Amino acid sequence: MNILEKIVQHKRIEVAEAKKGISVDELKEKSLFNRTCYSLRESVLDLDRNGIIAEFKRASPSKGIINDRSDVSEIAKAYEQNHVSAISVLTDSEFFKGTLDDLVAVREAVKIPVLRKEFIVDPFQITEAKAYGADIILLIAACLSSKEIKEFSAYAKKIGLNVLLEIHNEEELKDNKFDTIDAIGVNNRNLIDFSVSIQHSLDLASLIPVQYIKVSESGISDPDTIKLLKNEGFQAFLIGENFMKTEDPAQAIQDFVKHI
Ligand SMILES: O=P(O)(O)OC[C@@H](O)[C@@H](O)c1c[nH]c2ccccc12
Repeated sequence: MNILEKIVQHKRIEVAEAKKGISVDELKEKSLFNRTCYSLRESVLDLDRNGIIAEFKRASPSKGIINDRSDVSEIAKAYEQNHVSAISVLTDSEFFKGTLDDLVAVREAVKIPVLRKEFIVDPFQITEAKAYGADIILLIAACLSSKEIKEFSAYAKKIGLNVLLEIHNEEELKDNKFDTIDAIGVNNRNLIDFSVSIQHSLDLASLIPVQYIKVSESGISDPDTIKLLKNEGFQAFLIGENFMKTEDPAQAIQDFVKHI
């Protein structure tokens, strides 16, 4: 079994457990569920913002612990002060050491779109995302059928969330061009062997229809890469490790944005 299959298998068990603890109706009664979400598109197109989707990431299956010292609210505020377009929060605990509490903390700390970075395999997690403060959900094409992507994205839109679809290749793009998707992200990291290449983004850029916000994800560590990706039409850039692995992520984002 590859790592992605392991994560998804574990996720299905976790979701079954979570469902025993709370019902969809109870999730919908939570105060954060009843809220108008910030628009990812508006934030990315806002000229006062820089297109970065900055991620709070404690650990990953490829790197192990990245940062277990930083305070989630402080980092979120530092990201916002440095004009990022959105903040991504890992909520997977088993492989990334994140929690839904992290998501709530970020929601309470900032007034920009927040992405629940999660392996979504069940609509329950979409209701949960809204109930715990997210504005955006991630759907990973490698984990879902085209039918699921269509249905899950329609449900997310229905409850007012923005949808980011993550793809790795042309096939996944071709099969999933739904109008319930707001943004398409090309993951430069292969989720099976963890190899990273910006070339994935460069190769797929021109194939992504203009109706979608174009996002390049993972392995971005050099401001010059942002310039290159912008030239190819990318509007948003998902960056985690480059900030989180430093002694002072708040300082790291400040230094980075000076050069883009
Ligand atoms: O830390 P990086 O290399 O800057 O990458 C951030 C983000 O793109 C990455 O965490 C990610 C992209 N897609 C995912 C799906 C699940 C978990 C994590 C991810």
